[in-house]
Amino acid sequence: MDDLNELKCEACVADAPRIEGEEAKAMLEMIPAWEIVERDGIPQLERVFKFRTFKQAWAFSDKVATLAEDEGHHPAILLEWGKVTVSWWSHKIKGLHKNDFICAAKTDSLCD
Ligand SMILES: C[C@H](O)[C@H](O)[C@H]1CNC2=NC(N)=NC(=O)C2=N1
Repeated sequence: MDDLNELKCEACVADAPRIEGEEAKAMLEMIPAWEIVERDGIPQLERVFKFRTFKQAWAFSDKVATLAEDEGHHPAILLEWGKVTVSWWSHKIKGLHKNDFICAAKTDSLCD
């Protein structure tokens, strides 16, 4: 499979297949800095990014927001002093879609 961060998100439709179980575990190995957390019964990809200042965290949040708009796929972004928590999941399917793994990989690339 190509590097996830080189792929583009596809339009997510309500009957799109969820990625779960062994398939999710395998794809998670491609984005090792992320974990799958469950909130309100919905699995989400989550990573905490640490920064020395709030301004740096804010600037990173902006980059993630721009990435989301470019991909038409949107995360939860929690901006705090010195850190940003990014969570990706697909609202339409209340679960994880390939888009979420692609966007997590692209989020990592923002730190390069
Ligand atoms: C119409 C619009 O493209 C869709 O509603 C998109 C917007 N961004 C999205 N982002 C996420 N994370 N999940 C979605 O289901 C979703 N749907």
